[in-house]
Amino acid sequence: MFTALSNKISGKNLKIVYPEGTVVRVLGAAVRLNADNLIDPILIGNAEEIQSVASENRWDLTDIEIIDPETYDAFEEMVAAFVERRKGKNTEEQAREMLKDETYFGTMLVQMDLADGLVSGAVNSTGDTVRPALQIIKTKPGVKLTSGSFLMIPREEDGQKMIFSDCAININPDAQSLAEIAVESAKTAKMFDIEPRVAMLSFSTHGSAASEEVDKVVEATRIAKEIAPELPIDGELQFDAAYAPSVAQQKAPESPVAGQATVFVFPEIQSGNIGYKIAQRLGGYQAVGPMLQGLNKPVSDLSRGCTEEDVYKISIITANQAIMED
Ligand SMILES: CC(C)(COP(=O)(O)OP(=O)(O)OC[C@H]1O[C@@H](n2cnc3c(N)ncnc32)[C@H](O)[C@@H]1OP(=O)(O)O)[C@@H](O)C(=O)NCCC(=O)NCCS
Ligand SMILES: CC(=O)OP(=O)(O)O
Repeated sequence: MFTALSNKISGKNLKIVYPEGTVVRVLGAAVRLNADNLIDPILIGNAEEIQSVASENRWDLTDIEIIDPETYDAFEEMVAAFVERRKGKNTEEQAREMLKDETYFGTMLVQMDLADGLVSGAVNSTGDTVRPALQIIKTKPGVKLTSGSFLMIPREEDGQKMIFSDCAININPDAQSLAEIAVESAKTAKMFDIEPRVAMLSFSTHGSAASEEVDKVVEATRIAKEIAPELPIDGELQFDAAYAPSVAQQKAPESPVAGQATVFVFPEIQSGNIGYKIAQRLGGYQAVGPMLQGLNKPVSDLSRGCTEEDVYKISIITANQAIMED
């Protein structure tokens, strides 16, 4: 999978911004991606500090661009573009202050087409990583909200890869938002050649329990079917009914999705975030993400628990998003 994605971006000199230029895991991944001719990294931060981390690790940064917001020649142009984009929500003075922050600065490089995408979140929280993208890059036409999905890769080479959503952004989405998350997650699955079969998760399967929480998932399933009638989608389903064919046979025998789901949509962020971390830490799945869905330009978050390999992989995905047609 990653060989195919790497081939698509190889030699294309796509520029990915790393606002966390001094973080060893990030710098290591950027150096490898550059050496592998996959990405032209732009590291944000103080050049001496970045260089010092590189030297400690014996990494050569000769071919890698470093930009320090404090000494950036076109800073005032960026301030003007930011104020224009924020349409009265931030003053020039506020913009000057905000753009000293590496994430705001890096996000503006993407917005101004000076870079193709951004990867951050190895030390910054998700809120601080995604807020600039939500404010500046914003959602694509026809998409109301951004959500965060994970590509879940099993240990076995030929095991089924899956998408888990929303594990990162929307704290308690209503039925309409949940339906949109489901439809966007199905699009994300296709990027990895995963045939989307979408399970709308709950603690109930097809009416086995009654509550407001279940009603929300049932309504979201109805709306998602309306938005994307061609998409195999079913809910409400418990995780075992969605995942295990034997349980599906018992709990939802007529379902086109149960027992063979590939896209798992959690009812709210608590279950989504906890769920992906359990699969990662207990189940041994590699969790790549969160990839932000529905944005005008690609920005990817990371978990603060990420490895260098996670940064490497999400960077390849982010660069692919930059050249993907809608
Ligand atoms: C994403 C998050 C940070 C946004 O919260 P916030 O900064 O308080 O957001 P605000 O409501 O002030 O909105 C800021 C901007 O983002 C936009 N926005 C907020 N949520 C959005 C969403 N889901 N999709 C698209 N845009 C969104 C708002 O419209 C607003 O735009 P504007 O400034 O142009 O008007 C917040 O929802 C959050 O903390 N989510 C959970 C993150 C997390 O901790 N995840 C767990 C670890 S992965
Ligand atoms: C995605 C996620 O959970 O991020 P973090 O672990 O940094 O909170």
